[in-house]
Amino acid sequence: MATDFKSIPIIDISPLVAKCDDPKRVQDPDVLEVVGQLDQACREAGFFYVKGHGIPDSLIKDVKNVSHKFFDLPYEEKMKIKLSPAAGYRGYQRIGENITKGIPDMHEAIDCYREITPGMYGALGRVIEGVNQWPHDPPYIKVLMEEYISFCTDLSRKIVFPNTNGQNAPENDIGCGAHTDYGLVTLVNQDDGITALQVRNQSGEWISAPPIPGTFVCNIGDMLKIWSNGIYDSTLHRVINSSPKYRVCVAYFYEPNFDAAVEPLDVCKEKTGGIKKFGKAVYGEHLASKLETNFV
Ligand SMILES: N=C(N)NCCCC[C@H](N)C(=O)O
Ligand SMILES: O=C(O)CCC(=O)C(=O)O
Ligand SMILES: [Fe+2]
Repeated sequence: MATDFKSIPIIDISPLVAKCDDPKRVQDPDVLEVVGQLDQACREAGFFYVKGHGIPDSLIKDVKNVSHKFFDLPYEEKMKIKLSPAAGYRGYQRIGENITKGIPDMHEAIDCYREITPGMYGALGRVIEGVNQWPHDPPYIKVLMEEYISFCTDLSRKIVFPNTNGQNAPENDIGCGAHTDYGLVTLVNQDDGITALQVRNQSGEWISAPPIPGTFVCNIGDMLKIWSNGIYDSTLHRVINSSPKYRVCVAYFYEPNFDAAVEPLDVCKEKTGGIKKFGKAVYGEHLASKLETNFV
């Protein structure tokens, strides 16, 4: 359970980024300071901003610009890469297609995942088999996004691994209803100038996470809650864009492998009274259950 946090901390992770390949990093005081800050943020809010992350600012801007270009296209053009169960839930979803707690979300999106060849994970993987559906227009979107994904994967590894040691709006303005994310950690790259993402604290207040240039908003997913035996929680969040402007968010989800069996780590169990609070979860089953109910 998140605490009664009123704001979301900003953490400069540059020491961690600089020393990530140094075998002696675990003794480095600057690295330990960052790890301590991450640990505290994960316990208190499950949400934090990171700066000093090393991903080029130009790339962070370019992926948002190319997303605006795609979503500006006519509906018929976007539907050429329509998401479907047969496409492994990859591709374009129209406004109102994704459902959260029974209510259609007022957002449109392109979803993509690591590509899964037929049979790669046997029966377990069937729901997610497929290749990503990239727009044909703008043509450079695939290369740009793949470069971005590769940077985000490296950054998420750096963040996760040391650590495991509003205002009311009408219903149709809810871009995305209250939910937790499914994996380990999410990196949110949102448009400047619009405050829409909100995070729920223990008292049930919604705390805004406005865009801060040069940072990512990071939040914990359901699998990190299990690994940490509940020391960290996956915090509820939602998106309400009350501004008249169209907003894009390029969200990167760092997740376990599809066939990974996730259970509380011994080191975390010891810190929480020796009792395992969660059973084993196969990540692919968790993801599949979400995908199969998100688009009914
Ligand atoms: N582009 C995507 N897929 N992001 C939005 C996820 C929305 C939450 C989901 N309906 C749930 O209830 O978990
Ligand atoms: O739009 C945002 O800022 C966050 C979106 C989100 O929570 C999600 O896609 O899981
Ligand atoms: Fe989310």
